[in-house]
Amino acid sequence: MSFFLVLSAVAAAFTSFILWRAFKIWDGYKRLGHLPGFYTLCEATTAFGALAPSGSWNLGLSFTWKRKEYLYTQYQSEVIAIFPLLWGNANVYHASPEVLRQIKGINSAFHKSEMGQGSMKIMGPNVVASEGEDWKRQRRITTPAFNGNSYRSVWEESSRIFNEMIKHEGWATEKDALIPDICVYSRKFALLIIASVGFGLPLDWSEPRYDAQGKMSKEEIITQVSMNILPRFVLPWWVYSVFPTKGLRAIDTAYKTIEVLLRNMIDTRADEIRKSMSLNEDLDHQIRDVFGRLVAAQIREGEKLSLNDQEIIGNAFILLFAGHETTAYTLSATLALLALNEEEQEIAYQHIKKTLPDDRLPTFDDYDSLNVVLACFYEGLRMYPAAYLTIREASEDTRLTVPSLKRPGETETVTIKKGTTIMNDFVGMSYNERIYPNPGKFQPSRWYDTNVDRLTNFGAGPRTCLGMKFATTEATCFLTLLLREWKVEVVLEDGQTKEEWKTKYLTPTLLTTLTLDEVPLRLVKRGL
Ligand code: HEM
Repeated sequence: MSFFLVLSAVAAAFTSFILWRAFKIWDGYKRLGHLPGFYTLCEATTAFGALAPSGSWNLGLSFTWKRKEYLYTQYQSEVIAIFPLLWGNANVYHASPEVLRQIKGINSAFHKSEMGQGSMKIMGPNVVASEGEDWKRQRRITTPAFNGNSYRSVWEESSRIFNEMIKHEGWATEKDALIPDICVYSRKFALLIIASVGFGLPLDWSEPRYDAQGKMSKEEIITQVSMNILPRFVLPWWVYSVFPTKGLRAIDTAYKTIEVLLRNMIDTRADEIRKSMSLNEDLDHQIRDVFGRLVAAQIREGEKLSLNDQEIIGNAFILLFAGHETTAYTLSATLALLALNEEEQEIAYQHIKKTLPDDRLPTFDDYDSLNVVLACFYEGLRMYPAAYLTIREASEDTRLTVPSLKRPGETETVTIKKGTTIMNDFVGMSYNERIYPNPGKFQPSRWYDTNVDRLTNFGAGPRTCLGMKFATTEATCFLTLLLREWKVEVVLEDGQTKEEWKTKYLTPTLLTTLTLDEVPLRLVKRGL
């Protein structure tokens, strides 16, 4: 009897699932059947689709990278639809900067989709994940923290931390240095900058990741937090006690510790700011870090107009995350591409020598003149778009004007129904041959005219990346200091070609951001 009951329950559940999926497929086809595209089993950005191993049955998050040469051209369309049979909704993917600008423009009928934002909110509401009036308030408060003075601090800190790195790693006295994985250094560099300029928390390059008692350093806590956003978001709280593996314990400890750390920082900074206010000191001059400015705004304007504690924590988390991984992986990719393309590296080196004659040290005032170095970073970002996907949802039926691939020079109109999710595929845009002829070629000269309006990898419209100049300042400083002293080379194994090296080390994994796993490089001192 009980067996019969169980069997009936399983049959009922199975039938409901089939009916539910049949409805989803019908609904997807009704909304998007007019677009070219394909069927698959799971939608890539669902938790299941993202975390399950990829293969013929599951696209996996990295599919836009793996299919970048043909995902859109095979359909002769820059807008396609993907219809999942077993899991997830039918969505639109596009590879067109023109479409991106329509979607992200002022008064656009697209808003950030809940689906893309969940993992960004794990520590509290923030400017990246909020919408409408909430977003306007958070953007108004965070924007002034990104100004000329903070970029000057970014440059000065980048220069200081770069020198600390060279000294601590013992490279200053070496003719050449073998670096097993440049990402380890670029991540640490970017993290120390954001900790210092973003939080007024100067961390020491030489501090070990764990102390003698096995306690994590602040750097390790931040690294664990930002590298484990997806598992933290997806795994239920009880997993950490039921399966206390070393990895899961590290994630749990890091998240709990950072929350306490940030709360203590809010209290300490609030006390300092109140004291300064009572002494009538000039706060704007005194507080130079982003975090301090958020706390000061709360005290001056009150929580209603400003941010509450949880929002300060949410924004602090997002700055730590957005402010370091993206820049770090782009820097690693740029260095690897410069190592692979020696002529381009030589052009950048000659440009640095010309801009900084007599081996003068660069300062922030040289930033605009170092446009060739910046162009290398932009091209690295184009080829390895750290923010590889952003997700929007249509609030109403909307018509998009799409450049036609079938009839070059003409446009087509595509209707997107209310409630449809659209994926802004930055890999697709970066490798769009119509925009970037020969897209697989590293060609920094595409950006010499510094017409950054063409560069969509920092987003578009009112929600363009708030940290763009922050990132380009630290990157330009780092690259200038490195390339003027060192030639960067790839480390080839016996018989390995550069192309094989590229395939082995420069094939990224697409998770919360586009990441590189291990990039071995050699630095060879110039002028010896
Ligand atoms: C190479 C480095 C970076 C890349 C490629 C990048 C890319 C992006 C992109 C594409 C967006 C738009 C997201 C969307 O429309 O949904 C964005 C937003 C944002 N980024 Fe960045 N970013 C970088 C560095 C930084 C840094 C260094 C910071 C802070 C220090 C930062 C802070 C932010 C913030 C706060 C937003 C949200 C803006 C808003 O919604 O109003 N980013 N970023």
